[in-house]
Amino acid sequence: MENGGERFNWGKSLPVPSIQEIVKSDLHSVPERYVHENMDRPVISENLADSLEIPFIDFSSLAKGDEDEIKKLHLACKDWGFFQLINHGVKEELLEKMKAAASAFYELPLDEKNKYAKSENEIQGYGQNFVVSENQKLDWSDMIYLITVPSENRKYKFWPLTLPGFKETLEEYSREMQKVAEEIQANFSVLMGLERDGLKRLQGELKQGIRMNYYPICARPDIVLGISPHSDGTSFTLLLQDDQVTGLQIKHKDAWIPVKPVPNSLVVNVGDATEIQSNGMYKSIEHRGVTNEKKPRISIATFMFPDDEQEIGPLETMIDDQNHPKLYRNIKYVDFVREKFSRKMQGKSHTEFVKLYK
Ligand SMILES: O=C(O)CCC(=O)C(=O)O
Ligand SMILES: [Fe+2]
Repeated sequence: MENGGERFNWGKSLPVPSIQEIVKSDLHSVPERYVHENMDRPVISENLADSLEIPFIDFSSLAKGDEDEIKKLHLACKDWGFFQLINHGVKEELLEKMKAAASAFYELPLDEKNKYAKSENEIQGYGQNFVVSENQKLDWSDMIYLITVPSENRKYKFWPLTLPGFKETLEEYSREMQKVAEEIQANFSVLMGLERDGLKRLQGELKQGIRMNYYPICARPDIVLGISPHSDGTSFTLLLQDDQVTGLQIKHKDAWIPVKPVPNSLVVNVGDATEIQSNGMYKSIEHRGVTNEKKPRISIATFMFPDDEQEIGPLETMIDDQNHPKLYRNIKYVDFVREKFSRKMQGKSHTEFVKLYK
């Protein structure tokens, strides 16, 4: 393989201070680097925002092959790009343990967390990604990102192994997410005109990375962003969020819609790779995170993606020259991800270069 033969050599990001520490030392400070320009501030459009909810999809029905549920999944991916996955079979106890493990990590003193700090040339570890210039506005969050599947590519130096139970919990959670993801991948295959194992045969086992986000409280939630608008460069993402605090918003018909937490559910969103493979039938939807003055928030995103060496492009089954011409060019997945990591997060701008028509 190119670039030193190392997998997940996806890019770099400049070091930034921990916003959790900044807030700890001064609850009221909002440093200039975090204050977004007027047009980017998180004003919520009043009209739709409070009345709409993303669709619910019942995983157990999907797993039984229920045709109505598969149709619902199709509509959810087409019209929303986001859904709440319920009855996924992952035990509540494990979800709670995973959230507690992430929370325990962030409770460690900074010196301890810094033992797992990412270097500038890495995307794994504790810190931030997508920071490409000293002038860029920063997001009001800290994160730790770990590649979890395939297990031989794990870099344990970034895992807080001294934290009791962390490794076991993350490993169990990773296995459970992989099972859920396989079923979703099988359903996506069918919806894109393949056999249930079509995508798996085409691109092998899905790979997985887990990102634990920490959003401290903020004295001015109206002028900062927890995470800037972006779409995920994944096949799809499974998000576990805090039951108590709403922070995620998605762009739906030009309005920002808050995704209210549903206990024990996973928020699933279509990523860029699925948008490309489905030739635009499903869209990776822009989303962002907002902060609040009262409670910190933790979210755990499980990213599912193809292998670095996999070529992704619109599936043959999704192209027909008359009605559905090919909208995206084929690209090796690693080249797509490197483009994403070379930019700041800015909506879907990182996907422009694969579009055949602009
Ligand atoms: O915290 C959230 O709700 C969203 C996180 C997210 O979009 C991401 O990590 O890609
Ligand atoms: Fe995201």
